[in-house]
Amino acid sequence: MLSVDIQKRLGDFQLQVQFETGSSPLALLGASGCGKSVTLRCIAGILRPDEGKIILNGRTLFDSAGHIDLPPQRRKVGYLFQQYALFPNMTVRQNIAVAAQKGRRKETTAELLRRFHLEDVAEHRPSQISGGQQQRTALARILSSEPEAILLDEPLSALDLYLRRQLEEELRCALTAFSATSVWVTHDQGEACRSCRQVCVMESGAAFGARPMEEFFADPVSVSAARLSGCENLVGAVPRGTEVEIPLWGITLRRAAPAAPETTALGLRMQHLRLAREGVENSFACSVVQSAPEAFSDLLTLRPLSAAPEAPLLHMEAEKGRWAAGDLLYVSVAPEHVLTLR
Ligand SMILES: Nc1ncnc2c1ncn2[C@@H]1O[C@H](COP(=O)(O)OP(=O)(O)OP(=O)(O)O)[C@@H](O)[C@H]1O
Repeated sequence: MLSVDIQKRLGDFQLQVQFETGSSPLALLGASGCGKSVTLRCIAGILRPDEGKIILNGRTLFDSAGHIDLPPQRRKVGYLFQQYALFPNMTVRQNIAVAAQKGRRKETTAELLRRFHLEDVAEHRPSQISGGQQQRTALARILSSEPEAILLDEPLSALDLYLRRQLEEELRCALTAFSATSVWVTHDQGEACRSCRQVCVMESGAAFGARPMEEFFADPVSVSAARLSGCENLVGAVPRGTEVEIPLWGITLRRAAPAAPETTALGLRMQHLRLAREGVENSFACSVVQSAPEAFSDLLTLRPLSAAPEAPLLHMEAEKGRWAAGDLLYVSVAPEHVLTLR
């Protein structure tokens, strides 16, 4: 169990982070520059928070009031950087062995080389192995130090899409086998969703608590969290009981439950929009502004017919080649998929 409650000021940037996480991976999700790496560096002991506490499995790693600040090497926290940070002049075996406990070094290294399928490249240097092998070596090196928590800082960001998917799966398996605390920093909601059951959303230096991943997608709560969750269509809205009025689009949509009085915006996910017939519940007419070809579908940009000139346009995916600019169509959304946000 990792419990973090810290504050840190860096120039104009103010960090205030609070979350707890147990044995399933936690995604720390936030836009670029929101403070994800600073948070990990504070947990790892590379940066010192101004105030607060960090507790791992009952051990206090940092406590400003109690003047406790364990050095990184005593925290039992493994930190996987974006660029793996392997020692270039050491072999794969040496890179892993260097972090292992004295006395068990040989056995631990042999076991990790086997587990991560690195035996064939054990005597190679990092420059002589693939990106995937480098990642596995970095992870094996972290595990060789027998950490109680692993922090992953956008571990896949430097890779192309194919390798990324492959390594993401490997990393997921390794973390499942690790079955202790891990925090996975990303700004990719897909990566977060596939690999973690809990998510802590970070916005402009602030993060308050973790939520189950399904809950986050079903009800992102704020506009910025909805954006991070991949919601493509966001527009100002006014709550009216179980309906929401969208003045900029000149329409009203029904919701499955009453909208919170603090609602200021509405979110519609592309995958929840359907082509509909006139008169169907929650349907509205749109004109096609643009149809942009994707590999296996078209991305339609739509303008609701009663929209104000400054209104945001709507995006949805459609069958390839079916629609062109100027066409008129009806779009509908089920009441349970009308997201209200503040
Ligand atoms: N050592 C430092 N001194 C001053 N400001 C810093 C320092 N390190 C980070 N910052 C600032 O803190 C903010 C958060 O940076 P951080 O690297 O944590 O963002 P991030 O969410 O990890 O972004 P990205 O996804 O782009 O990696 C940024 O505004 C950054 O400029």
